[in-house]
Amino acid sequence: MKELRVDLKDRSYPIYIGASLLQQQDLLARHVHSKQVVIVSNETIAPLYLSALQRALIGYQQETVIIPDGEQYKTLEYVGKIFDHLLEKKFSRNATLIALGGGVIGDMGGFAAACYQRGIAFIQVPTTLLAQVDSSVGGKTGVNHPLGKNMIGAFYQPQCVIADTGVLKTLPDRQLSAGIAEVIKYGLIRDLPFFEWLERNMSLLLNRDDDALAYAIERSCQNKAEVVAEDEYESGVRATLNLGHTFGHAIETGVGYGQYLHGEAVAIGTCFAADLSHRLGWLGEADVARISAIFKAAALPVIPPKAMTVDRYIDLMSVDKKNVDGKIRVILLEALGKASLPVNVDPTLLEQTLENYAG
Ligand SMILES: NC(=O)c1ccc[n+]([C@@H]2O[C@H](COP(=O)([O-])OP(=O)(O)OC[C@H]3O[C@@H](n4cnc5c(N)ncnc54)[C@H](O)[C@@H]3O)[C@@H](O)[C@H]2O)c1
Ligand SMILES: O=C(O)C(=O)C[C@@H](O)[C@H](O)[C@H](O)COP(=O)(O)O
Ligand SMILES: [Zn+2]
Repeated sequence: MKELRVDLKDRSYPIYIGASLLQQQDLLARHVHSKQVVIVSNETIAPLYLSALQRALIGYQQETVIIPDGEQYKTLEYVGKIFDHLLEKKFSRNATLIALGGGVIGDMGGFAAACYQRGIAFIQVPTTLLAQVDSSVGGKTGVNHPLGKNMIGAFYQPQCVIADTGVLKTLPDRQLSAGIAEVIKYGLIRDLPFFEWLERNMSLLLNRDDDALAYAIERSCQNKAEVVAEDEYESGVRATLNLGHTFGHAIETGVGYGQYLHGEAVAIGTCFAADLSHRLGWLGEADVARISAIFKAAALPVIPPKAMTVDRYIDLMSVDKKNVDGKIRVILLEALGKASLPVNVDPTLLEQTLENYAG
């Protein structure tokens, strides 16, 4: 097992990465400081992994809340069902919430933990590649709103992250690729050697080579942990983790949550950002081609949905959380391996990029 650390002084926490961690009672016992434990999961993951987690929690007063499966259920209404259950069972403020699932469950569970009685402890047990390399680390929690992605939420750090790589064996290929989109992001924004490693080893990742997957997960988590430690509340460099997301979130919201997987929307959004970076003279044509090529190699889409018009992009990008005074700001690439901080985009260039891609 590999142990990394998110260094937030007295709120620092470990990221455990390895196989068969779900069954390790001692790991959980280190971080569950209550008799009451509620496990939040969904209808797909619970039949696969809930019993293993429950066996590791023998002796605790255990409750479970099972959410329907899908991005479209990442809503206040379904977080409310977690509150309903906790109150019906009279769970105290010292209870522990365990999020067993992908990013949807992790974001919802973390947000529920942030709000219930003004905050209870929670543990991330990420079960998708995307959640293991990104969403379980860093404390962004929340839900979607019909008018915008992740528009309701809180920064709320977990007690620990338990990334059991064994659970990835049941992850569908499309979901594996979606997680690779966020892995590629780290290479593009701050770790060029990692990007080049990914270019050389993509087939190993897609074939789920254990060593390649473990390395990609560890290096991704290390990248994210460093950024979060430097800028937990996204006043600066943490915004670079949002590369491709201004466009990507607009797509997810615009076509309907769940139509595109988050990682797929991020892949498309990153190609938008690359095009805009080229228009600014920051990226060369060869750089833009390399970015598109690696996403294609990861079996990710690079062509946006035809349904999205330029006006629709602008409308949806105008509520993005990086914006200031209503002005759209996006993360671009100054070079491969070096992201900019949020850039106030020249509306003409933005429209050119959108027209170049939009349906
Ligand atoms: N908080 C953050 O920092 C952060 C970072 C990135 C993404 N996100 C959010 O994460 C969400 C996307 O997360 P995701 O890509 O994990 O999607 P997801 O949570 O929807 O899970 C993907 C699918 O895989 C299934 N699944 C999960 N684990 C499985 C397993 N081990 N075996 C078989 N099936 C499994 C799920 O039931 C679901 O159908 C988005 O809402 C995005 O906004 C948050
Ligand atoms: O942790 C971050 O910061 C990120 O931006 C990680 C992203 O991959 C993730 O999708 C995040 O939820 C997007 O942040 P948001 O603030 O735009 O919702
Ligand atoms: Zn993301």
